[in-house]
Amino acid sequence: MSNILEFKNVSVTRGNRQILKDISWHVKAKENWAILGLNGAGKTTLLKMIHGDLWPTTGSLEVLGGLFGQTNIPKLQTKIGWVSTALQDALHPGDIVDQIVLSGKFASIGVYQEYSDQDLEQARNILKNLGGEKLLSKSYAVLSQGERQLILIARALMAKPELLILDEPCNGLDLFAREELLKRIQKIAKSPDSPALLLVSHYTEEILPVFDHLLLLRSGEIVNFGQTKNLLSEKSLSDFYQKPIIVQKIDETRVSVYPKS
Ligand SMILES: Nc1ncnc2c1ncn2[C@@H]1O[C@H](COP(=O)(O)OP(=O)(O)OP(=O)(O)O)[C@@H](O)[C@H]1O
Repeated sequence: MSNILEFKNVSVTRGNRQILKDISWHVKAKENWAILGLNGAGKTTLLKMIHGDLWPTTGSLEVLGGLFGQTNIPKLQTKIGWVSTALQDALHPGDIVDQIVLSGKFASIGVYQEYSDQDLEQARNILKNLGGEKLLSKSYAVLSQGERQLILIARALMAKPELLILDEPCNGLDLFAREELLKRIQKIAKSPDSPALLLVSHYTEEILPVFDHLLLLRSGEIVNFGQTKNLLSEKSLSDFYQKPIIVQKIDETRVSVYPKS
């Protein structure tokens, strides 16, 4: 099987500014990656490129075996799920949860296409498997932020993606809602038919053990990548942030990090 992602010397330039610089990185099947980077590091630009919304200015990029320039981008996009709070704003608040999950099958906002009872059943089952049974039949407008994120994940899974991008999925969640959502994400990752997961976050606490690989992005450049357990150290993170960092263990695998005062 080909790699999930294959970046070879990819750069993106806007005006006279290089937003991404000489990115060479690959993601193999069965790997789940987290990406850390300060504001403006180029994470969103990287994700947009993976989703085919933006093309490399130079270099070559292969996503799910499709080489940019040769592959059909709309078809590729059907294989990629993208969960972000930005998508929440695009949804119709009055829509019923079941329909929102179902709309993932058609990658549409709202359901205008014909669908079968089986499709609807599948949408409901996905949400149930994620622990969202009590949300069925509710209006999206009444849901909490954490519940909304869960619906977006269920919606993304409806299209059976091969790659699921989680773009700051815990944004705006309280402490407990965040743990709840992380548990669901962990469950997805552990299921045998899980898509490859790509998580963007500002917080190391959100990097669950299933995110076995980590990419450190600074000012459009890769500073380091590799196994998460090797990179979440004070030395590696202080080098990355270019400031002294304290790493505090939460448990065997998760850590919190703070700037040393
Ligand atoms: N179309 C564009 N034209 C010019 N500059 C751009 C364009 N798109 C992004 N940038 C700049 O590129 C840099 C990287 O932006 P990007 O949104 O990818 O960062 P990010 O890591 O996602 O940041 P954040 O964590 O704040 O969301 C920023 O400085 C941004 O202003």
